[in-house]
Amino acid sequence: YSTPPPHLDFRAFVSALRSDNDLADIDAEVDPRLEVAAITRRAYELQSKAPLFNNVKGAHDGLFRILGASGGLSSDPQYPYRRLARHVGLPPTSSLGDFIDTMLSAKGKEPIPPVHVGTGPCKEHKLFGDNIDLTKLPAPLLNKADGGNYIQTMGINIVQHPTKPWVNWSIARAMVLDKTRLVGLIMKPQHIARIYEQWEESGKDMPFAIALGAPPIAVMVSSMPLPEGVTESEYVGALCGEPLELVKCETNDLYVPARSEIVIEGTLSITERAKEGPFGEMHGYSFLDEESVQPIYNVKAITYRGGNAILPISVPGRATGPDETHTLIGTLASAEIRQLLQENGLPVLNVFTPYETQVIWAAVQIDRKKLWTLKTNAEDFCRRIGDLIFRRKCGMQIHRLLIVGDDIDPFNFKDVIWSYASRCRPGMDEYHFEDVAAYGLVPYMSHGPGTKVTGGKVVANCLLPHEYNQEQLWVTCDFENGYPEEIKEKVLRRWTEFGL
Ligand SMILES: CC1=C(C(=O)O)[C@@H]2CC(C)(C)c3c(C)c(C)cc4c3N2[C@@]12C(=O)NC(=O)N=C2N4C[C@H](O)[C@H](O)[C@H](O)COP(=O)(O)O
Ligand SMILES: [K+]
Ligand SMILES: [Mn+2]
Repeated sequence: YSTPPPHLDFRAFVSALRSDNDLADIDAEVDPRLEVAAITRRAYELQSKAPLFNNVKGAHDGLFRILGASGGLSSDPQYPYRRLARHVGLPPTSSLGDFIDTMLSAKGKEPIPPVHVGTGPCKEHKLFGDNIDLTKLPAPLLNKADGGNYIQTMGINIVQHPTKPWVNWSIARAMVLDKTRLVGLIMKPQHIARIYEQWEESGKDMPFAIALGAPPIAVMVSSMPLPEGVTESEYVGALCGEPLELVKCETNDLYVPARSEIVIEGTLSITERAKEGPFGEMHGYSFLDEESVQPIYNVKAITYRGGNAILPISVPGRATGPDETHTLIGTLASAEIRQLLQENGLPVLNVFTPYETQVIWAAVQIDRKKLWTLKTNAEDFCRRIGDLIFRRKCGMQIHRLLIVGDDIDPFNFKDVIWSYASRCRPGMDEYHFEDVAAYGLVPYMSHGPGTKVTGGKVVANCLLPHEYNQEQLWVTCDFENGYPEEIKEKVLRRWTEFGL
């Protein structure tokens, strides 16, 4: 059969990274205990090639190779977002704006439900019963403070609402607990937690599947905070303009992408819980006192692709070189926030969560000419935006919003911080929200001075009062804006002649 494009087949995605010269094949034996993760973490921080560990110590029977940094920035400074572009079939020259536009391009389109096929690559090998021993798999230890080996950091957690036709795909971490059990974070208000609550009420354990090495575009949509009730696989279909091919699980009625590398299936207990973590999380901290007690995943089957299946991993941490918890979670939340604001008629051009803020802040870029027509002021405008975003799930991970003008590029942190530093007057230009749901993982919430699950959010107005109703009263003093075109052309023409 013809090989699908990289955004629909993880192995084709790996080959594409290799042909992009953005993959390092590591055939020497590497230890899944910390060594694999340390290499991956440094690969993020140096924006090097994605490491593919073809010889993982302890791997056997085709389980497994490990790919790190699948969503990191690419090693070619000319194409920093090429690895993200490959996830969604965009050209290597794509910008983050192009990526966000693409992820929103199916909004308003008819969903395209997946099709069910009889079999697929993920069915080439099957393990049941005593053949399942998770402690014998080379599941990686990702950080020296982690409380377990996190086998699930880049797979899709698939769960179905017990009564409604809603199948949710998301990413939620899980670590090996023992031979046949995992334990993982099930955090409100995430959809996996909402659906889990329904199963608790029904009195039955929740069937689950974790599809690792799933089609890259499906991983992107799984990391996107689509509205409640939306079946992610149908949004993927609408994005692709064609249905995704799924196969049925062996031990429950869930369906998984046929081309997945590894599928772990079973039931999430509504009674058994265990200690989970500590875990190096998306803000760059691993708190040693993390008392996370979470539901237990009882594994009933593992199926996997031949030819040495590949386990993708994410090693969250400081975004000095962003990892998937920044490039996916931040960028995709930005997309949904932009959608929400534009749907509510606000003059918003783009939204982005700067990596330098560990995707805790989001810059909201305003079309100032359109702003004038609203005949509004900073207080009303900022409160309206805060009320929309801070009271919706897509805004849950954001604690500071920066309202910036269209002279500011939200994807350029130097622009964003210049306008925040110079136009947002402390004590008058920040509008606080203490009655909204907080993001509990943010260190100043989980280990801060105040409340833990509410508040700590703010909208910073980075527009001067006159920008709300007239042209800016200043010339920006930089090369781009401070000089007439003919001077700039003359300077550029003579630049090398001057030996500058
Ligand atoms: C917060 C999360 C993580 C953490 O920081 O530890 C952990 C790290 C890993 C696994 C690497 C990770 C990666 C690599 C990516 C890309 C996303 C996440 C995670 N993990 C967490 C998790 O364990 N629990 C959680 O509730 N949400 C997580 N998200 C974010 C969600 O996937 C996202 O919010 C989706 O939108 C949710 O889907 P819906 O509910 O909207 O359908
Ligand atoms: K999702
Ligand atoms: Mn969802």
